[in-house]
Amino acid sequence: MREYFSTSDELEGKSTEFPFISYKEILSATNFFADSNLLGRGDFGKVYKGTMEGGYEVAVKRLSQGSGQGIVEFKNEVVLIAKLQHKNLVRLHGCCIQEDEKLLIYEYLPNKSLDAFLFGTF
Ligand SMILES: Nc1ncnc2c1ncn2[C@@H]1O[C@H](COP(=O)(O)OP(=O)(O)OP(=O)(O)O)[C@@H](O)[C@H]1O
Repeated sequence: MREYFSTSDELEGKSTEFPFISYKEILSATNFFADSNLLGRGDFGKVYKGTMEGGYEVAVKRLSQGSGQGIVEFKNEVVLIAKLQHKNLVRLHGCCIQEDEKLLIYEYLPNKSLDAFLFGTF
């Protein structure tokens, strides 16, 4: 059975739930964080492309282990992202915490730059 990470917004009285996705599912989706699946790197750490069971594609953000960010900070970040969910923003599918590993699982966006959308070069 799936567990959910629940957040609530006291101002708007809304609550949002994100599934905890198992580490095993992430390993299988990203082919054990294969270099060939690396999409890029941001402040948070490396981002990998993954294919979940059922075939949907995701972008997995893997928090750098040396970042010093702890579990409390990570959870706060998930709560903040939950509050920012909007139809025009990339969707967060869930998160995963396994010992030192902290992962955020987003919907995969095909690799087109914002310029391409803004200036119609796609
Ligand atoms: N949802 C996604 N779908 C496809 N590729 C993604 C997705 N999210 C991130 N990426 C890829 O991973 C790279 C790093 O993303 P990330 O959001 O971590 O850093 P960033 O865009 O540089 O911003 P920052 O680190 O300042 O938050 C991006 O440049 C992009 O190539």
